[in-house]
Amino acid sequence: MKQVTNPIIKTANLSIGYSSKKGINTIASNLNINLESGNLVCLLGKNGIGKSTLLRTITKVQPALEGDVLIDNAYLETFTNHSLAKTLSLVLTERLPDTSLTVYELVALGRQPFTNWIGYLTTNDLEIIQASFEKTNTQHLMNAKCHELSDGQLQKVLIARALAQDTPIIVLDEPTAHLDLHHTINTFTLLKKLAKDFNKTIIVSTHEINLALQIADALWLMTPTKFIAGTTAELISNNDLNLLFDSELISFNKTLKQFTINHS
Ligand SMILES: Nc1ncnc2c1ncn2[C@@H]1O[C@H](COP(=O)(O)OP(=O)(O)OP(=O)(O)O)[C@@H](O)[C@H]1O
Repeated sequence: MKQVTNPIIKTANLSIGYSSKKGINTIASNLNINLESGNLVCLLGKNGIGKSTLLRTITKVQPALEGDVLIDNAYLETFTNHSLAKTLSLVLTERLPDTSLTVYELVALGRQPFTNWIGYLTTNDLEIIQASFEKTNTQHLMNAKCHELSDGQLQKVLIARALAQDTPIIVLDEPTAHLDLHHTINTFTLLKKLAKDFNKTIIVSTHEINLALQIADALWLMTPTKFIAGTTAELISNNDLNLLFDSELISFNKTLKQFTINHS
């Protein structure tokens, strides 16, 4: 991976995991990440390897066990909730609690870090909200109630809310988990466009490996033994992708640049 001189996200000797009365459960340690802004990063790894734990740690949803996270050269712990909300937005896949909010109201909530205490929306706020609907192609859903949306529609609307929040960094945890192939590709294409055209730094965890290999500017691979960051070409040439699964069922095919089933 080429040298990153001014990373927007940096981790130094970061350990992630859980600490409870029973003890400390370290999920991954010694993570030294340097991420350049304007990149679409896909975070890959098998079920339970620690992708969500990493995303939650670098977004201050849960504390690090050890080490540091820096965003734009500032230590994560120095961010208030308010300043963090202006810096990064988080898109999670969980269904929303039952709410009678309309889609418009939900997306408008993305402006909360910028509005005054009564939530007054300025003309600028309204324009950003409108643009967020347009970029995600969700204008037709504006007046629907959130609980009426399909999983795929909700996912797009949550991305619209993140856009309304207008942060330089957007972090998404498995945003296409419930989407069909068309909507999955549509979502990744949108994320790629946001990174490229608007210089957003986008980190997305996904099990859509073959798609990630084609579209990501950088890949973060979580394997049982190590964390590897690089471009698709670098990871292919270093034979890193076969570390993802210790399975006899599938392997990475260098010619096709895809994982394929091993036929016996
Ligand atoms: N709140 C928690 N307390 C303790 N351990 C947890 C907690 N949440 C997750 N874990 C454990 O941390 C490990 C990593 O989980 P995590 O959800 O980060 O994996 P993941 O890579 O996102 O998995 P998946 O692809 O299945 O979503 C798992 O062993 C899981 O059991």
